[in-house]
Amino acid sequence: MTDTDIFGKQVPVLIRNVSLNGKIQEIYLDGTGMIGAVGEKITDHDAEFIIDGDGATALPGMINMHTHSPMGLLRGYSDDMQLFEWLSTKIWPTEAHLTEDDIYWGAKLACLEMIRTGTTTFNDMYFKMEQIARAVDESGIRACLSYCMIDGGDHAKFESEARVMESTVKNIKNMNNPRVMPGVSPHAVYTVSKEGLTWCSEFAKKENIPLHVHLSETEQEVTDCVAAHGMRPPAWLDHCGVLSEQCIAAHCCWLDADDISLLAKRGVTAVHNPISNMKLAGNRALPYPEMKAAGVNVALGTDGASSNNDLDMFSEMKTAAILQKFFWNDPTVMPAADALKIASPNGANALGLNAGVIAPGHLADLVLVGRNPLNVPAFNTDSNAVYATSGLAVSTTICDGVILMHDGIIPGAEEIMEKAGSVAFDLVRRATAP
Ligand SMILES: C[C@H]1O[C@@H](n2cnc3c(N)ncnc32)[C@H](O)[C@@H]1O
Ligand SMILES: [Zn+2]
Repeated sequence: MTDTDIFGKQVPVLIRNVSLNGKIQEIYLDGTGMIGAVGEKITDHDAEFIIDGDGATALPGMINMHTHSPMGLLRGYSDDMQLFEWLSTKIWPTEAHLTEDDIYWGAKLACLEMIRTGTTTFNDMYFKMEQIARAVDESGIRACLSYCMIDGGDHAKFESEARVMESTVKNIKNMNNPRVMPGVSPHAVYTVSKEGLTWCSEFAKKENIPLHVHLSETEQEVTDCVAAHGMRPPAWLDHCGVLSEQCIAAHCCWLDADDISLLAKRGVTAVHNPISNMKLAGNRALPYPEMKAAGVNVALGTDGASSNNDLDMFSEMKTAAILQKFFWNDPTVMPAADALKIASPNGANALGLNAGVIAPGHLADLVLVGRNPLNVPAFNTDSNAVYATSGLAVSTTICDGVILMHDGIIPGAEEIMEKAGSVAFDLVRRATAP
């Protein structure tokens, strides 16, 4: 039975008897949201709680670098379609009916799912971000939240979208919660005008915050961009000033050698979304071997839960590693250590967070994978974490030094599932009413 006092507080905690980097160690959280010490025996501490890990594996919390958190409301609503048809006939018409309450409960469900499956930070692109910010604030996890601009080439729409972008960033900054960070997001080259892309890049620079965009997800996107602008999508984004170290580009499937060198030169972070790409059959995998060789920072994301259909970064790591091997016909591509790197520290780098590493002086964002049949034997805990673990094997999730889940228990989980399930049915009923 878990002591309910353990949840929701930033107090000193000692975690004993966990496997970290292949050794049984102790981890001390200093009560200010940071890791205070790591070692075989920590004696100098003021712990208010002591957690016995019972041999659990400790890992940095997963960082989901591309998602649309409220889309869990549409999990299983529409599957097995072509990307553009899926967006234009199913997803966008339903999203047009989303209320603030829907977005809030969708984001609450996503935060719950992420805490349950070991994610402590996510990079989100959606609408009505203040509602998502409220859910993130209450849930205790960390997020970078970007309003998604879609202007469809219409100047008046661009103007109104730019005003929403400005107020969203202002409102999120005004929350003064270091766990809730604002970003800027033009949806993609096929949905945002040149003026929209240029404005977003200038605004992100002025505010000094990340810019989150979809890039080269399908072959159609590339051929249409070349037909419209005489340039492939990365060159077109660069022409509009979008590519920089602040830029986080999701998908990056259809890239050629010039595209890769351009992304490397500009310091862009590319996000691999293997499950969504395979489910929507984009027919290309992010060119990880070439991108790694070129020095591109590659991170990992699930995409929304209506094209995945979950937010489990452990299954995403496994899929990334096995897709890369299969697609490039080379089992040495993306070893387990690389999968762990793209799933946490590389995302932390892109967001400018001192996270992704369990060491003193880093943010206390970490998870424990409890002892279970999948981590026996422990020849190689990295290998087990990537190739033999599901997010549901995570037993404890800690973000900012606060325990959000312990022994699989998350206070308030039942109410969130109940409410999110009912708003989802109500949304689809409204959206499909004659
Ligand atoms: C933020 C916006 O992005 C849309 N969206 C969700 N999944 C994808 C995808 N794979 N590619 C492009 N857009 C997507 C959402 O449905 C929302 O409209
Ligand atoms: Zn996406």
